[in-house]
Amino acid sequence: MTNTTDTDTTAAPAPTGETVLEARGVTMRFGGLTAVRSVDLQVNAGEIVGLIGPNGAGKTTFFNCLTGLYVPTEGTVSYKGTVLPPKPHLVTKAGIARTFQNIRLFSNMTVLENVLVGRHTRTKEGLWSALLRGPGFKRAEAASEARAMELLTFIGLENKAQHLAKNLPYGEQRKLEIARALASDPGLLLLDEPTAGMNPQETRAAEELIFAIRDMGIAVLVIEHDMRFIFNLCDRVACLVQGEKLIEGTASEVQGDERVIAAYLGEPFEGDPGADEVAEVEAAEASAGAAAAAGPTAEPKPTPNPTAEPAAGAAGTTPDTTPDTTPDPAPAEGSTAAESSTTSTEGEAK
Ligand SMILES: Nc1ncnc2c1ncn2[C@@H]1O[C@H](COP(=O)(O)OP(=O)(O)OP(=O)(O)O)[C@@H](O)[C@H]1O
Repeated sequence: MTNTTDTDTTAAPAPTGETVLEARGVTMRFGGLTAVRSVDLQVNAGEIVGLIGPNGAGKTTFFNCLTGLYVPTEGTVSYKGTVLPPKPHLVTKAGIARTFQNIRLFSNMTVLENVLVGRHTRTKEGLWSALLRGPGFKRAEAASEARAMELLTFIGLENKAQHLAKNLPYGEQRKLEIARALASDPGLLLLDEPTAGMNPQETRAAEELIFAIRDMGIAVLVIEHDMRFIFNLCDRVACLVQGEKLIEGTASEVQGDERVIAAYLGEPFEGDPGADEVAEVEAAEASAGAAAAAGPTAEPKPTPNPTAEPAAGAAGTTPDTTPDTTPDPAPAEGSTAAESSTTSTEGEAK
């Protein structure tokens, strides 16, 4: 981690306690699926708020509603008291910046150029000014570049300003995404799984960086699966389950809540709509287990068929009759370094 705390980043801190983000009754339906159901969430100036929940809980969909990538089916999103139109560029202009779950850098542009892209909502010069390259444009360009270098110093990449983004190690690409988001001078930063794919050292550095961002007056809303990271970092944590906000509270309140533990461990809790089905499956598993314990003949194991036809495309090869007991490697959370260098910079919302 570099000098994240001693650089003046010029963002004007909002008065502490001021409501920066207010989401009210945000609902997002995709056909018959309600991905987010009537979620209220508030983020105040000076806060780091965490959004947790199992896979498919609706966290990213909620972020997409906040940032105008999705038009919520119901509900409103306000920034500092003003309801936002669901248009990404207007949301950014208002003061909300975000990063994505999968890295979306312009991989063939330099580190500095990537940050400059993030400045475009804060520059007034138009197309003609850019084409004519008059003194006004040159002044604005120099100011943007100075600001971008300031941000690169803040995240510790000032010495790599001229490197191609794709050549950065994974952890630095993630930091660069954050610098690009900061380039729009936001009052609220939304981070979608910022530590996905990071090693423990990179995760610690990311934690420090987020504290430093908060200290310079930017509120943060962060989605993360790494519970230790979330509970260390956040002033408040909200947990989504099946699109609904299950609980919101301090780290210790949420950490100890049996419904949150149940949601993560897949255990039913009182009032859980799926509890009956889970109980039935457990009973069926228990009786199958008892039958298996009764003896090896209780339930014949399927034997591989050595005369099985080879699969299409495998003509001439000997059919593999050994059952494959090797588990598939667990999919990495988020993109890997290798993926990230080829990740598209635009496209799907997730
Ligand atoms: N564009 C879409 N069209 C249809 N269904 C969608 C779309 N985007 C998300 N969903 C569905 O909405 C639900 C919530 O997905 P979402 O990605 O928001 O969950 P998540 O909590 O961010 O999950 P993860 O932790 O795995 O990223 C899922 O069932 C998902 O399949």
